[in-house]
Amino acid sequence: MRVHVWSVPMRTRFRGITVREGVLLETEHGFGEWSPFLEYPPEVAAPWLRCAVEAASGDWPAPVRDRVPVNVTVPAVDAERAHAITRAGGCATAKVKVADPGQTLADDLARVEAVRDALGPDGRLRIDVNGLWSVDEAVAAIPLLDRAAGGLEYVEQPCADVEELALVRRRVDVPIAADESIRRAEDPYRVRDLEAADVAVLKVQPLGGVGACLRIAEEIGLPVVVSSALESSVGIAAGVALAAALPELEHACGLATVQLLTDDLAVEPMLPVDGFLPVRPTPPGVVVDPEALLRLAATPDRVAHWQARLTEVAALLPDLAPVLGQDLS
Ligand SMILES: O=C(O)CCC(=O)c1ccccc1C(=O)O
Ligand SMILES: [Mg+2]
Repeated sequence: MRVHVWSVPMRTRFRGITVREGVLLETEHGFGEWSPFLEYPPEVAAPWLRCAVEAASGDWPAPVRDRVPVNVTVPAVDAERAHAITRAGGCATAKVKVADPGQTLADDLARVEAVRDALGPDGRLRIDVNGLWSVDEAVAAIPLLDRAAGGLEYVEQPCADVEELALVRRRVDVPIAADESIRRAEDPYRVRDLEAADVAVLKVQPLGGVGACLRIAEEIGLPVVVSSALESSVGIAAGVALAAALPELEHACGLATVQLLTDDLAVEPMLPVDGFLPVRPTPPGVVVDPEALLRLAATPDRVAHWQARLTEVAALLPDLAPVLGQDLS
């Protein structure tokens, strides 16, 4: 097992992040990305490590499709930039961030209108609130945004709690997707039991990997959207592997986020072509560029930080010791 620590500046601040950092694990079978957000404690970062080890071990289910439809992700930028990002994305589906602190509903309405204009009438438009509304705010804002959008495909995580999602879902006509409400292994079943969502957003790192997500998808009984956690192409490939293995895929996935980074680790970055990401055969899957590993190598203090973090989190997952080994440097 080899460990490479990397650091890539973001093009646009996203989720308050300006630099994305992480680790590539390398085995004789391939690479896996471990990039839990910096503030996550060890218990939260542990399933992310399972996902990386699964990828580096080449343990992915067989694909049933050779390409995956994706949405362009539109950050909470002004209407003019949102229009340009949507056009440049070349996707039939757009996901627009709304409810950004410091902006108004009028800003969101203008952005959503501009994105519809750029998509054309046949495109699908979804919004992501990242849990920032109260139930009453959601119930008031969703019909207005639905009208400005010329119809919304769904609203992702309008409120923070799963109970609130269930309440909003009963008071609006637009479908609801659960994202942050599905982060730990037990969460999907709560969403299902409360009938809190129409769509489940699954992210492979927080949920412990492709195999774990495939089982959740089977059991939850909802259409699934596979989404990224702002990974490099190596991590995105794990999301694509899940999306490629799902028996049904009704909605575009949120995996077109490599363009939010200024650089990438792969020889051929996982960028959409005509709104689709290709499913790369495994092995070799995504080919890591040795020059990129050098170019994006983290500074010694960040390498030390990630090595210490990896050692701490690996200690929580003793069953992975045969793969991770003793020397995590
Ligand atoms: O779904 C997408 O289009 C991109 C992924 C994305 O939005 C995201 C990426 C990192 C952290 C949170 C989120 C989110 O969906 O809120
Ligand atoms: Mg989301």
